This record gives sequence, structure tokens and C-alpha cells, in this order.
Amino acid sequence: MDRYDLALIGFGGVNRALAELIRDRGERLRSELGFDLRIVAITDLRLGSLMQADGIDVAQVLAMRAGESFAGLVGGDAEARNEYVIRNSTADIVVEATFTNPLDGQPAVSHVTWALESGKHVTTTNKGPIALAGAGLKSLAAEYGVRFEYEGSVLSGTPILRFAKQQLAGAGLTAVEGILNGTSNYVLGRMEAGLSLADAVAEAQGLGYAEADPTADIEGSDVQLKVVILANELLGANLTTADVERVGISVVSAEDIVAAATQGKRWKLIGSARRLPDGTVTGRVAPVAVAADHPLQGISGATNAVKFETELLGDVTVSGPGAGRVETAYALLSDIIAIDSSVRSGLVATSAV
Ligand SMILES: NC(=O)C1=CN([C@@H]2O[C@H](COP(=O)(O)OP(=O)(O)OC[C@H]3O[C@@H](n4cnc5c(N)ncnc54)[C@H](OP(=O)(O)O)[C@@H]3O)[C@@H](O)[C@H]2O)C=CC1
Ligand SMILES: N[C@@H](CC=O)C(=O)O
Repeated sequence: MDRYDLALIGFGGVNRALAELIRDRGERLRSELGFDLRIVAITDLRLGSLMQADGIDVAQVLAMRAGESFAGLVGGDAEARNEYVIRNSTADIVVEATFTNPLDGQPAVSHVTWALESGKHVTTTNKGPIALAGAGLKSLAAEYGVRFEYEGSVLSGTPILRFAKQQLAGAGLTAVEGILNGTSNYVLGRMEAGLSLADAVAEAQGLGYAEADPTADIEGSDVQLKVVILANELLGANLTTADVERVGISVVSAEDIVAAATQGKRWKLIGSARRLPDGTVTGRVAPVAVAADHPLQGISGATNAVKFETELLGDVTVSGPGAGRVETAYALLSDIIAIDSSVRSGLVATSAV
């Protein structure tokens, strides 16, 4: 396969960054990876839908201004006709990057379902589908002989899911604990510097770290979804969000931050999943004032870190970007590379369309 055609669902920070990567580094990616990437469809709530089987002019759509619509372009429509585009576009891979809905994962769960049912591979950075409907969607992908990839759902472009599944296989993973949200970690750091919660959140939004509704970052539901994903994907659990106790950073006041600093501590929002001796797996999200000798104390800004506790290796900690448009677009690229690898090894077809 020397080219993959993509349908982008949602054209916000992350999918725009992917389009920019394709525009700016397409040649380099081709020589490094051995395949081209071409965008043949885009849908977005504001812009509408665009389908061009011969390839969309990426520079043209990236240059569109607020208020403009795809309706004026060949193959364009003012409405985001997601189901039609996902089912009927000539894409090999559907790239789902609409907002994460922490309640039921919709509409992303439907987007992924339609794509898999129509024989297209899926990559997503959206946490909803995997945390809230992962088992069903994985079965659907197997049924239709296509890949469902979601590396960016935890720690953005830092590849911890594949790392744990592949490099820690057999090590006896018993627990996962870490800083799993870039926005809240960034906000806590800015509050240490004297900013108010609201001003710090506004900065995180401007930098592309925050969820469409940043309450999910501040009240811990984003980390709750990530804990569910880590527990189910890596510890073989079957948790739902209801099983994961959640406290967000809104309970941490400016006074708490100053008081912690006087003791050499820093507040961090910690998400964890742990297998207990009876085999059950528990999950938790809560802010913790960590001391200077704690491995997570020095993790600042939108950087995240995960400590894997294993029987054979002891603790293994990985840190890297936890949020950011380009960093998360890289996660999509890494998923496409994984899909290509499966296609080349004959494990799946190019796409089943
Ligand atoms: N940004 C980051 O650092 C990371 C993000 N993620 C996840 O990646 C996904 C995308 O994030 P990001 O790009 O930052 O988010 P944005 O909010 O910037 O982009 C989402 C885009 O999807 C559009 N959209 C929303 N609903 C629909 C719909 N039903 N049909 C078509 N388009 C829709 C939005 O339109 P409108 O603006 O009009 O609502 C917006 O343009 C999210 O699920 C997020 O949780 C994961 C890891 C890191
Ligand atoms: N809003 C999230 C984005 C990545 O999942 C975060 O800040 O971590």
C-alpha cells in the first residue's frame, strides 16, 4: 500500500494539526514511512462536509476563515453529514477527533461504529469510544477485519499504551499511576505562579490543551476516562466510569498551593488503577500534595507521566507530552503507522471497502 486516504471527522485543533503535518511533512513522511497520506473527506460542525475522492487541497481548507463553509467548494455541503461521509467516502481510514463526551461517548461512538461497519480502519484521540464502548467497538473491528487504534486517548502522542502492551508484556503489571491530564497539571503550575484558576484555564485553552468543555479537565472526568482505559486495556479489567472514584483540582485552593509549597510539596492530579490481591481492579482520581522525593513532583506543564508497577521489573516510569495539538496529531500518525504495519503483514486488508 503506497497511500492511505483519510476522512477527518471534526476539524479542530488535533485534526488541523494532522492536516498541517501532511501538508508540511508529506514528502519526508513518505520517504521515512513508505506511504503517502491524502485527505479525501472532512466533516466539521462549523464548516460542514467536504468529499473529494481525488484529494482535498489541504492548504485551501486550512486557510478558510471563521464563518466560511465547505458549501462553496466542489463536493462541499454546509451540514456536517457525518454518517453519509463516513459510510460513503473513499477513505481507507477514518480519523475521529470530535469532542470527548464523558457521559456516553456520543457522537464519537456512532462515528467509529459507522466507519468500522463500512470496512474502514479507525484512528481516534477521543477518549469516549474506548472508555465507554471499547469492548463492543473492538469486536466490531475484528468482525469487519479492520483496525481500531486509539494510542492518543491516553498521554496524547506519548505512546504508553503500545509501550505497556508490547514492551512490558510478561512483566506482571499490577498497577498504573500517574499524571494523566495536561491541562490540570499546567493549571496547577500556573496557580503556583500566582494565576487564578480561571486565568490559568484560559491559558490552557489557548494552548490547545483543554477539552471543549474544560470542566472535564478540572473536575477529573478526563482522567477518569483515562483510568478506565488503562485499567481495561492493561490490567484486563472491565471498569466503567462509575467504578472510578473522582475528585478534581477545583478542590485545591490558592491557599492549599501556598501551604503545600511551604512544606516543599506540589499538588498533582493523580489517576491510578491497581489490581488487588483478590484479583479485582480499582481505579481512582484525586489531587495529592506530593513531596520532593516523589517521582511525579517534577512533572510540570502539559507533560504527563505514568508509573507502571510490575512484578519482574519493579517500577517503570514514562513521561512525555500529555496534551497539545501537534503532539496529539502525532498519536494519529502513530496509529496510521500501526495500521500500515498490519496491512503490510497481511493481518488486515487496506480497507474492506
Ligand atoms: N487537544 C489535545 O491536547 C488532546 C485532545 N484529545 C482528544 O482529541 C479530540 C479532539 O481534540 P481537539 O482537536 O483539541 O478538540 P477541538 O474542540 O479543537 O476540535 C473538535 C472539533 O470537532 C468539531 N465537532 C464537534 N462535534 C462534531 C460533530 N458532531 N461532527 C463534526 N464535527 C464536530 C468541533 O466543532 P465545534 O468547535 O464547532 O464544536 C471542533 O471543530 C477530543 O476528543 C479530545 O478529547 C486527546 C488527547 C489530547
Ligand atoms: N484535555 C486533555 C487532552 C488530552 O487528553 C488534557 O489536558 O490532558
